[in-house]
Parts: sequence; C-alpha cells; structure tokens
Amino acid sequence: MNTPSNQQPPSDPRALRRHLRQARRAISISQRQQLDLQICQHLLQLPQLDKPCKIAFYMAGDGEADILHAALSLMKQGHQFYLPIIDSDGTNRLRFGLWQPDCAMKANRFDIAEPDVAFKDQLTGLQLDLIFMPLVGFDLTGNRLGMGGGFYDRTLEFKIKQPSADDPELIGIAYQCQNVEQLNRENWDVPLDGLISEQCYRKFSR
Ligand SMILES: Nc1nc2c(c(=O)[nH]1)N(C=O)[C@@H](CNc1ccc(C(=O)N[C@@H](CCC(=O)O)C(=O)O)cc1)CN2
Ligand SMILES: Nc1ncnc2c1ncn2[C@@H]1O[C@H](COP(=O)(O)OP(=O)(O)OP(=O)(O)O)[C@@H](O)[C@H]1O
Repeated sequence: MNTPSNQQPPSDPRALRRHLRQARRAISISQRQQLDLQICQHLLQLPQLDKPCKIAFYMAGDGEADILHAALSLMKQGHQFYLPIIDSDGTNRLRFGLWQPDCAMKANRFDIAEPDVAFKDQLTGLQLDLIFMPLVGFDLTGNRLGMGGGFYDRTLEFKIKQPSADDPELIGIAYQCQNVEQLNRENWDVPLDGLISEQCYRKFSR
C-alpha cells in the first residue's frame, strides 16, 4: 500500500474506496503476476468445482485481481463462464452472458467489455452456481466494498430477502492489501460466502 502502515485508512466509504482502488492499482506488474498466480491456485482447489458449474467472473481492470488464467483452465474441464452485463432497463442490475475467448463483446457505459448476448440468452444471478466477485475492499467477516454502483447488491438481493439452498455462492477476489479492519454493513449489502486472496481461501460462516 502507499499509505504507511501506521496510518489508518479513511473511514468515509468514498474516500476508502478511492484509497483502496489506488492501492490495488499501485501493485507492480511483476508483483501482480505473482499474486494473480497464487489467487488462481487457491481458486482451482475450491471443492465446489468438483461438478460442472455455471460461474460468473469479470474482465479485470482498474487493478483488479485477474483470474482469467484459472477461468480458461476450468473451461477446459467443462465449467461454463459468464460475465456481468449491466441491464439496459435502467434498474442498475446485472444479468450474465456466456463468455468464450472468441465471443462477440461490446463495451458498457464504464468501458468494461460485456458479451454481446441477446437478452433472452442472458442468465439471472439465481441461475448461477458460483459468482467470483471483484472487490475494492473486504473485512474478515464477509463484508465487502465494491465500486459503489450497487450493481451486485441489487442483483443479489434475493440472497438476503428469500435465501435458498440453490442460491449462488459469492466468492470475493482481492489482494491482501485490500483487507480493512471493519467495513460498515448497510441493510442492502449482500455479504460474501467466501474470499480468495493470494494468502488463502477463507469461508465465512454465519
Ligand atoms: N471488472 C468489473 N466488471 C464489472 C464490475 C466491476 O466492479 N469490475 N461491476 C461491479 O459493479 C459492474 C460495473 N460497475 C462499475 C461501477 C462503477 C465504475 C466506475 O468506474 N465508476 C467511476 C465513474 C465512471 C463513470 O461514471 O464513467 C468512479 O466511481 O470513479 C465502474 C464499474 C459490472 N462489471
Ligand atoms: N438492493 C438494493 N436496492 C436499491 N438500492 C440499492 C440496493 N443495493 C444497493 N443499492 C444502492 O446502491 C448504492 C451503492 O451501494 P454500495 O455503496 O453498497 O455499492 P457497492 O457494494 O460498492 O457496489 P456493488 O454492489 O456494485 O459492488 C447505495 O447508495 C444503495 O442505495
């Protein structure tokens, strides 16, 4: 991190988000390659992957941990990978489009590439088994800080309102430098079921 270790991270969520985004962007290319490799190794060992799964991931940007390498290797084992698509209906929810290395893509309003998939072929969050979610910050009780759009929280609110055994498992992906002591949980925040950093896979119990 750029902040000296004796300095507290900001407590205001917007300042904290800026601080943590800056910290993840500041990781050098060679260090990042090393950390991404370690994250992918933890990911590939998840016991949930012993049956074919429908899995959401993300196209890494803005210093996000990159799990593409693991996704490509799991695709060869028969798992299907989906990317988030911002709904065009103005509700600020996500749907998910099947991704393959050669599939047609288009840029969303944040200039992030999404699969160019017809609405009828897009999945809802409920149709997925696993969601690998890019994090801006996390604490060790399953609270997370995202990019601030509330996209994942709106999309996955069923996990709070009507929880069911079929719900997708939410696994946050982040570098250890994004770990903060304690994040505030608002009533719309959907907590993580697990977290992967370069150090470990951690399952949250609740
Ligand atoms: N790789 C990746 N894909 C993703 C997400 C993500 O966090 N990472 N999302 C997770 O939700 C959704 C997109 N959410 C986003 C929310 C805010 C910004 C963002 O950059 N906001 C800028 C303002 C940019 C602008 O208005 O043009 C900012 O706050 O500085 C980007 C993506 C769907 N796809
Ligand atoms: N289920 C929801 N229904 C309506 N509004 C919501 C819901 N979830 C989040 N929001 C709104 O979205 C805004 C951003 O939420 P928050 O700061 O928690 O984003 P985030 O968790 O960083 O983003 P994301 O969920 O995309 O990772 C909040 O102001 C909140 O009012």
